[in-house]
Amino acid sequence: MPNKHQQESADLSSAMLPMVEIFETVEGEGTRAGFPTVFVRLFGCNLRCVWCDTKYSYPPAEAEFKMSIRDIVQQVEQQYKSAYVCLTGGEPLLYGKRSAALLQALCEIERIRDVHVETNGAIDLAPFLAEVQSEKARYIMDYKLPDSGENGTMVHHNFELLRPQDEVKFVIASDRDFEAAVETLQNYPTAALPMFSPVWESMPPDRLVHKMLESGLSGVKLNMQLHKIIWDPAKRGV
Ligand SMILES: Nc1nc2[nH]cc(C(=O)O)c2c(=O)[nH]1
Ligand code: SF4
Ligand SMILES: [Mg+2]
Repeated sequence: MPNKHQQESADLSSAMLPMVEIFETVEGEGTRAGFPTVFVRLFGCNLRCVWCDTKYSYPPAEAEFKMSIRDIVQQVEQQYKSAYVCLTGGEPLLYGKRSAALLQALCEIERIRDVHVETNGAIDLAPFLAEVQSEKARYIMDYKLPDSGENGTMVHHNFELLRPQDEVKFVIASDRDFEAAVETLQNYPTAALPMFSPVWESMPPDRLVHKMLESGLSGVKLNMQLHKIIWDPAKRGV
């Protein structure tokens, strides 16, 4: 007998999701940077960050195509070899039970070791942590700082829900952002690994490293976007 969660996921397997792209490359960010990874990029986002690098993933751009959960899983399973999946967007958790069912189904692929979700900090993670029953599912939560223009949308109770296998990413554009990131970590303790990423145009990486060392942030990891070093930063599908 399938359990309740498997039954629910099975029921949603023909549900459709708006898509941007599915591709395979190396993960450019976070603790799994460098591992061959299949990227599943859903269309749609509830935020509009000033420095967003995936503006093609929400209106006025349109979804490139629609796909059922079953077909997404089949493509990841049959067309690629990577053991890692990055579920991204846009905001991949925008679709509630459909997003949870997709995450659960990707985790159930035998070859897959890890499915990490790039979520934007404006989605309550509690229902996903409750519904998705797999050790393979991990959350990489962005915390949007003031220069993103979206700081007011952050769901702060996510910090206490995140686990040691999860990550919190702060994209830092300015000294003001840096100070806000340090303050946020002090105010909202979390078991997740904190990571600081520089916005290339306004926070040169060496300046960010200097500030991290100066502030004694020994538990924070510098997070550089490998794919923007390897390929043209504007290139898609890498
Ligand atoms: N190589 C590569 N690594 C990534 N990590 C997170 C990405 C994203 O767009 O969410 C991304 C991406 O677009 N490409
Ligand atoms: S949350 Fe991500 S996809 Fe959405 S606007 Fe911000 S950077 Fe872009
Ligand atoms: Mg990207």
